[in-house]
Amino acid sequence: MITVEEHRDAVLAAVPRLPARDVPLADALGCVLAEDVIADLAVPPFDNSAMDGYAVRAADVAAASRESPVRLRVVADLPAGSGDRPEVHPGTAVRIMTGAPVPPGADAVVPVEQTDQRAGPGSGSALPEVVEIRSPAVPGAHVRRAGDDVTPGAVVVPARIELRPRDLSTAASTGHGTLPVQPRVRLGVLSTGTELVPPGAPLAHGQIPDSNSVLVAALAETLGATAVPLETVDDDPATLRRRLQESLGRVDAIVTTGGVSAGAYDVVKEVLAPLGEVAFTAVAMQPGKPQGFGVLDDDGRGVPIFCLPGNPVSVFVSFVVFVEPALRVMAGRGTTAEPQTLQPLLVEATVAAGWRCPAGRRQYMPVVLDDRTDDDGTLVLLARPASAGGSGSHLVASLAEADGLAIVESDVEAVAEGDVVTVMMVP
Ligand SMILES: Nc1nc2c(c(=O)[nH]1)N[C@H]1C(S)=C(S)[C@@H](COP(=O)(O)OP(=O)(O)OC[C@H]3O[C@@H](n4cnc5c(N)ncnc54)[C@H](O)[C@@H]3O)O[C@H]1N2
Ligand code: MOO
Repeated sequence: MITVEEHRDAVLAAVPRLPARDVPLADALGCVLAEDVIADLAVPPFDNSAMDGYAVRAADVAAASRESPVRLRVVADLPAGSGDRPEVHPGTAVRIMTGAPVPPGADAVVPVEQTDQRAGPGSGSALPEVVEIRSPAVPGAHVRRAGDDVTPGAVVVPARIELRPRDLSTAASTGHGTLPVQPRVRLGVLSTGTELVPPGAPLAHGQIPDSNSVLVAALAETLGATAVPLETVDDDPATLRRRLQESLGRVDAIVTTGGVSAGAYDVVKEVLAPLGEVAFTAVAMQPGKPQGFGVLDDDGRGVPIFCLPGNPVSVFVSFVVFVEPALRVMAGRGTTAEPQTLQPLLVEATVAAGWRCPAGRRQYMPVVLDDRTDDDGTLVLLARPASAGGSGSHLVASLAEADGLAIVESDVEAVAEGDVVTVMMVP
């Protein structure tokens, strides 16, 4: 048997970072940005009005008040989006809407509420011949200047961050329709097993619902990858071989579940072991002992394949321990050169109800975390097994209860109430 670290290191050394490419903004959310975003446009791109009202020459209305309003001739109407440039001469005004370009000659905007005109659509929509200005304006009043926020050439989003909704808005407003990113990893999801039927379908004797496909696809999506369902295959080598060949071109990595241990029908091992690209190993962990990993060749492109054991809790543990960091590397989110970028969140917890541990294998025990406040005010995190059945790798239904996986080293035979354990927080 090899250790978890040995297997994980071998996996991480073999998985490639996907090449960066340009994607539309709508597809870039959550992706790692490959290069700085540089503003092509100023924000705002032109001087424009901050208010619905009248563009004026400030000097014309410097003395305006409710008692002695200034009357200006209205020479044009400027809704937002208008490309017109009507000149505002002394004694005139242009009706203007929020966001419309300030016309030449004007240097201030008077909000409609400070005029004799009615605010709002409907009766207020007809363009008046004359507007009465009832309060003064200083130069620049209610004018948003070009470049107030950003000028062209500025770095507006730095490379390497995971793109958030507001980064995409920044990119759009500075002139970008696409961004160079590490693309989402397309993860092929393939369950094997003649006993499997789709979730919700009626079961004949000996059949079980295929929960692994749902689990792996949802984990992939949760971690920012795109799940590509490759459908469930029976324990038939020819079908599996064909399915893998058909699928290789449309995925960046593959997770299979089942068929990797010592059974007479362990189809994944039967098909992939002889090719030599995928190694099948026993890893000193529970659950998740039998593991297959390799890199398949797709016309010179390496497609990592993770062959996880079929037991559902084994799938979950194997995914978070091996597949998740590999996906992080492939998507540019982490690198082995900066190990902290691949570390899960670990917390310490006090055991509230003990359990037994397998000899010679590191245990990953699904646990529920509760908290207790001691008399002195200290907050204590408490861990107890998520399933009354303990750590069996078939105890899939209680996984929903778990907050984390308690990690117990291979030389520990039992964990007792009051012991302190490290818990890996899980998605
Ligand atoms: N003689 C030995 N038998 C087993 C060994 C061993 O070392 N020697 N290892 C055991 C361990 S540990 C594990 S883990 C499993 C792994 O087995 P496989 O990867 O070959 O998986 P299967 O036999 O196909 O399935 C195991 C189990 O999981 C259920 N399963 C499979 N796929 C799904 C799915 N998509 N959704 C829900 N449940 C699934 C399947 O019905 C089995 O009950 O081997 C042990 N045996
Ligand atoms: O290693 Mo298996 O995953 O114990 O059940």
